Amino acid sequence: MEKVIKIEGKHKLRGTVRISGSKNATVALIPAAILANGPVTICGVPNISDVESLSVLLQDLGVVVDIKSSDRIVIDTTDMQNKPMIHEAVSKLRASYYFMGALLGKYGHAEIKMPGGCYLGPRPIDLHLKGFEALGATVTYDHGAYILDAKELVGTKIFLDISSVGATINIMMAAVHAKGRTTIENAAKEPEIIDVATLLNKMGANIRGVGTNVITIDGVDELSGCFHEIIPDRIEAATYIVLAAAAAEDVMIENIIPQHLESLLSKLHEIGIQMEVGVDRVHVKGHDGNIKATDIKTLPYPGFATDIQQPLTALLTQTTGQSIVTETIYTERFKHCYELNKMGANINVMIPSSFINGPTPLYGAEVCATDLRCGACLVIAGLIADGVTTIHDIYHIDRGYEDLDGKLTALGAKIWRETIED
Ligand SMILES: CC(=O)N[C@H]1[C@@H](OP(=O)(O)OP(=O)(O)OC[C@H]2O[C@@H](n3ccc(=O)[nH]c3=O)[C@H](O)[C@@H]2O)O[C@H](CO)[C@@H](O)[C@@H]1O
Ligand SMILES: C=C(OP(=O)(O)O)C(=O)O
Repeated sequence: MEKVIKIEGKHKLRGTVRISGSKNATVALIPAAILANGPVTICGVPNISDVESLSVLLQDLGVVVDIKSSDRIVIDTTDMQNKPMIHEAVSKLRASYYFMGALLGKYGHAEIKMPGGCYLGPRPIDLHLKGFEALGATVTYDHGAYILDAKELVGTKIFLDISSVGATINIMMAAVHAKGRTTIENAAKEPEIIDVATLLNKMGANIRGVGTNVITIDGVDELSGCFHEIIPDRIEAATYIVLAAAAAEDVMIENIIPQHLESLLSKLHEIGIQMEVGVDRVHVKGHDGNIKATDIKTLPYPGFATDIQQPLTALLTQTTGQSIVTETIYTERFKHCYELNKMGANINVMIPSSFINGPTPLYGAEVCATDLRCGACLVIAGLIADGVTTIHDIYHIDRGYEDLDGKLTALGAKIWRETIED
């Protein structure tokens, strides 16, 4: 038996949608919280399956996760034990790798099997491991698990060959208790990194320079509990903005930080989407039927986010002319294009680019959410397609979109889940 999402397309969307807390921040903030010796309250936690998997992992370590309300949790490490992390939940998400930095930083020892997450082509973690080694840890790989050990972590200068989000956060967490100063050069600048450093600093860490490409961490002895509110999810926001541009007459997207979305908003203006950008909201007013193709190149923040190119591709099937999307982060991240072609799109993929020829009418078809943002792309395509679209492998979508069906239904979409025979 399999659960699928079904969407009947061509219903015009209207209304207001509220964006949840950022998945990519949350999945780092939760492991970061175990570095504290007192209770950490995190507010704005999205109800997504990645958070459920992390809660399972925390409980496996003896950490108490107290759910105070729908979006507020308290993480208490009083009875925590540093056990090997071999639970099957580790491979359900990418971010389980943050327990490497957090456990190494807290105990000088971590044992954890390979993380999972979306397959976007190879996703090595060599830069994380090199960073831990530079701080004085030994890294061994045995029976499918990484074992990290350090008698003492000592601050040092670490240059990242690639400005990796995960490596920047993981090294930051490992270094919070290291002796002396750690400097991360060519650090990633994504807003989620700033959010994690903000939490760690509230806990008592001494991290400066986040948001630039040089981060310094001066080691401290003790971290304590605190309260933290997660930033809004810029990728969920981007998904609803693109979706509104493609399928709406009038939609307000609330609880966003527009500055996190500048590369997308400027592209949408270029395409011909009518929008008004407020302090914490974007009002999308649709388009006059005359939207133009554009070219996109994904880049580290503040460049165009790789996570947004997939949802945007659904809209680009409706623009006039050829759009070229070039991936510089995950050069194989194009599986959504083959699924869109099953719905009537005309896209050629020549890695590292997709060539989208539009406009093409889309029609309902059986498609597969091969990864999280491919799923988001297919939802948008389903909303503008003629007929009913059936999306398989929706567990990917549930990793990162809180109450997708509820939010879309409130906007007037016809979307529902069905259990079908395998
Ligand atoms: C949980 C989370 O936050 N996930 C995001 C995070 O993933 P993640 O943190 O895994 O992505 P990275 O920023 O690390 O990856 C960027 C690039 O660096 C390469 N690389 C990375 C680490 C490493 O040790 N060696 C190496 O070669 C990757 O293969 C990729 O080509 O950033 C990606 C890029 O913005 C997003 O698509 C993901 O949604
Ligand atoms: C690729 C993504 O997530 P993860 O890194 O968790 O697989 C994503 O959020 O688009």
